[in-house]
Amino acid sequence: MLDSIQIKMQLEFHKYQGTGNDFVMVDNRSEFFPKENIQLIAHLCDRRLGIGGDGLILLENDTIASNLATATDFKMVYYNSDGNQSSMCGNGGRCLVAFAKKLNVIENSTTFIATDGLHHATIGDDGLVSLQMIDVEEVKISPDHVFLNTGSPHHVQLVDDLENYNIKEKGAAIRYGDLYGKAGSNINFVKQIDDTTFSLRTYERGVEDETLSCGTGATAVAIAMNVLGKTDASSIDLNVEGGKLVVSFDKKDGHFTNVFLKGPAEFVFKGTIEI
Ligand SMILES: N[C@@H](CCC[C@H](N)C(=O)O)C(=O)O
Repeated sequence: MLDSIQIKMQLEFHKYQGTGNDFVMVDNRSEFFPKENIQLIAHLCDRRLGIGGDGLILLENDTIASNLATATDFKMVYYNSDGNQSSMCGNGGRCLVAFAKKLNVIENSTTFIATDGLHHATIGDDGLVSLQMIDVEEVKISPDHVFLNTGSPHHVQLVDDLENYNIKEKGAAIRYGDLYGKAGSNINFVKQIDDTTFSLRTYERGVEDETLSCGTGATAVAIAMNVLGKTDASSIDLNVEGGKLVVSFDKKDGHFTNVFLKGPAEFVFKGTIEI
């Protein structure tokens, strides 16, 4: 007698990357994807056994907005490479906008919903995707670091020798240390280059390693450096391991609004995998 019969299916995916932060994208408008299967999502993100990615993103219909007056084009559902659903991913959001254009869901301008609320985004003639991030009202300053939430939680710390810094070891020690409890945080290490430019390297929660770029992290670094008085620019260049990002904002009474994260979001390949 058969205990169970496993029915396999072909999953069509697209792979995207934004400054080296890479994602498996799935068009889930027909809601076929088994979202509760954490092991499957982790497997798809595995670089040896699966497709490989820092995360997996589902593009879905925004069923709530379609019943209300709010006009959105789609919904973003983000999972880290450990298979768990998580908070906002800035680079992933930018890549999802490029994916939505490829699917003909949008043209060059969109409003979509993610876990932290509505996001507006545009695709420029140069192909760069500019994504509006949440407003930031609270920035906690400590003697050796800054903490803020830009859609995901971020610890920001200036270090002397960024190039040789052991990001995985030092990042994990802070992420799992006493500061952030069970929820943890993403950890960014930063070096100032000039008045308007900073380099950063990020240890990402849920990937549990350094990634080549983190969009909410770059956003957090730009705002943190302004708050610390390291720059008075409202458009800041960020060098990440996988390329360059620009973060701009308006600042009034210590509140940051009209926060935009801009950079490349590129299609890598597509395929099918049996699941
Ligand atoms: N890579 C992302 C951040 C993804 C979420 C993060 N790992 C978390 O769980 O907090 C980005 O580009 O913002």
